[in-house]
Amino acid sequence: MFDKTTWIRLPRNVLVGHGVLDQTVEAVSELHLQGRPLVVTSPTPREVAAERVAADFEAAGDDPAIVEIESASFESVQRVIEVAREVDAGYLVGVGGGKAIDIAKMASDDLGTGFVSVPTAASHDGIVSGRGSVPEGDTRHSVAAEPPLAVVADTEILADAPWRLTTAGCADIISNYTAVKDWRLANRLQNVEYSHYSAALAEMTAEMLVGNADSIKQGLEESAWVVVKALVSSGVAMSIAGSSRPASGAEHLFSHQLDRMVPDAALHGHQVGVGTVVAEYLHGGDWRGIKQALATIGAPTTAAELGIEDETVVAALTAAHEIRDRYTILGNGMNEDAAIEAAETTGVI
Ligand SMILES: NC(=O)C1=CN([C@@H]2O[C@H](COP(=O)(O)OP(=O)(O)OC[C@H]3O[C@@H](n4cnc5c(N)ncnc54)[C@H](OP(=O)(O)O)[C@@H]3O)[C@@H](O)[C@H]2O)C=CC1
Ligand SMILES: O=C(CO)COP(=O)(O)O
Ligand SMILES: [Zn+2]
Repeated sequence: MFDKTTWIRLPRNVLVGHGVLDQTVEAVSELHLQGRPLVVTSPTPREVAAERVAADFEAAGDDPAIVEIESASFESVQRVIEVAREVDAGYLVGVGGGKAIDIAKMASDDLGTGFVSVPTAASHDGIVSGRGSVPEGDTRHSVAAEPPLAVVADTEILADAPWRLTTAGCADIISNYTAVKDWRLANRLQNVEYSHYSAALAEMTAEMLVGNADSIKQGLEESAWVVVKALVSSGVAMSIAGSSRPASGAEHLFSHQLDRMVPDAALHGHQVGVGTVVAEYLHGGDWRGIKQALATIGAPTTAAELGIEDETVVAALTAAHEIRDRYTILGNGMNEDAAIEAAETTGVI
């Protein structure tokens, strides 16, 4: 008997463009949500966008509440849950970078309410995905969570955000190349479930970004548009897969290991980009092309540019396979000599 089931959860409304922040209330009203909105934000995004969003809800008679978090932690998730209960929130609106959005995502998952994602930085594909990532103990990788009901990505705001956040988003997309190679390898060697549709979408997204690398430039709103659309596609690929496989392979294991060893040393996407250069080399692929694309965009390609010691990068490469049960080109791990050889050959150290 055929007994396969696929349940793909996707956002219903995705708005990307100049000034769409002003359409947040309209995008939400189409979702027929009940109750008060609770806007979840962090200090800078509050000034940049969240106060405006709250004022628009107020003007529409929706009686919004607002909560500001400082750190990406389970304490923050807990605080948002408590505030949501106190104010009897019907749904959450995450306004900010990955931190505010992930806290809103994880809290709404626990509360059983929906949430809306309003990114102020195009820094990684978590801003649209059904994956939540909040550090807990030694765990750094994402876990399944409900995706946003709607995404409102205002390119005017995203283009104005620090450029390094956008280059991190670009590198997170470019990492789909090696993530998909690892996924295919795991499918062949370990019979890991694989989706051709999801893999094709993730690869195409990376290819389009690399193909447009020359035109992705600081200060150009169109660049923010290209990057955020790619982040949406990457999020959709993960939703189709029902896992982060199409967007996370060995390069992400390396980045998560760096997060364990030197927390907050560099942005997620930047670490992942450097990991992609090494992983592509291990796959025997065009690592020079990937390195060139990252450099063209202005993303780091070396340990020094990440601001991380060479020895730490080598140690992270040798321990990355221990991050989670995910088969990749790292297999049962690299030894130190192999890690040094790969990092030196690719010019990462
Ligand atoms: N769900 C997933 O799949 C993934 C989730 N993550 C998570 O996302 C988080 C990292 O996301 P990231 O976006 O890099 O980090 P943050 O949300 O911390 O944002 C980075 C910095 O940019 C500031 N900022 C945000 N928007 C603007 C803006 N428009 N103008 C000026 N400054 C701005 C923030 O200010 P302020 O400090 O005031 O907030 C912060 O200082 C981590 O918690 C990580 O675990 C990472 C990868 C994947
Ligand atoms: O960052 C992600 C995809 O870009 C999520 O991947 P992880 O599941 O490895 O955290
Ligand atoms: Zn990522």
